[in-house]
Amino acid sequence: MLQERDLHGIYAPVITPFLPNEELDLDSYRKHVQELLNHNIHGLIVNGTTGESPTVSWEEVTQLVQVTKEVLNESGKQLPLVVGTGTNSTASTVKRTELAGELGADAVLVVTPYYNRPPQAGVIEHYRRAAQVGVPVIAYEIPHRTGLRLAADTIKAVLDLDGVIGIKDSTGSLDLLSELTKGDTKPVLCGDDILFLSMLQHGATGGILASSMIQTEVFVQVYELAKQGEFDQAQKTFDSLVPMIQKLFQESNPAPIKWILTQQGILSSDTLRLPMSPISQGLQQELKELFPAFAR
Ligand SMILES: O=C(O)C1=N[C@H](C(=O)O)C[C@H](O)C1
Repeated sequence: MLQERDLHGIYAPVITPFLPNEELDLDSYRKHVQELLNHNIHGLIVNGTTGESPTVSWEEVTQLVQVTKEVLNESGKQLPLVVGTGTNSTASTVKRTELAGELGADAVLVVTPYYNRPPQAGVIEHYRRAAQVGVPVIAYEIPHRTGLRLAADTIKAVLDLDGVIGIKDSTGSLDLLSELTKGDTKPVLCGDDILFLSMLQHGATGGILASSMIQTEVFVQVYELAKQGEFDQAQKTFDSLVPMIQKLFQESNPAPIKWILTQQGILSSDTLRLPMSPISQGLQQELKELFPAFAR
């Protein structure tokens, strides 16, 4: 199980590859995970936002976790494996967290309940019930997707719960992190790629970054440099990633990443399940200019 003191580094919220008929493509998935391990990623998140959790069934999550574990075993690497189990129903979040524990997840990622806009006290109770399952919980605050912004005091109360080991901060600013780091806080992971280095400078212990699945080794370098306090070099290295990060979020994540991984031959297809759909011709052209190797 993942412990608070080990919650650091770069976690890849892995892609869920689909065949053109929208069935799960486990061969591509295997290659994708192997590639991330080859480039020294620090941890893996299955069934995150980038893994298209809204359109992936629990049976499919189970298959993805099993293949991830096989690839990890084959590689001989022992990386934390985190599974996204949060929904906007406490009962189903608890059930999925139990199932993730049975599958061998080291921790679960539980998003703030979306769409139903519960009161802050209800959100704290939601996290309490999830944490009581006994699998370490990473809270996930992403107001622009959930439609609900948690107050800093609510987040502190969630982080105070036994069994909650940290938080993924996708609030899009440094405000929450600055508030949390005024005192002792459990680990905060950056969930907003463009803020990665700034958040490391302000006390984040790592990131869950969709863009780290392209140029993984450069993200790892930024993290290592920042950890050693070499911020000037970290900034220069991070600056080289900024144009790519901007393009990856120009259209809905993970469509641009799926397109790139397909160009790289890692995925067999850039298929997404509706209502998500592949990137525009315009963005394809821009990405070809950014990555000349893809231009054909
Ligand atoms: O899947 C994730 O976890 C991430 N989701 C964010 C989003 O798509 O909003 C972005 C972040 O890079 C990781």
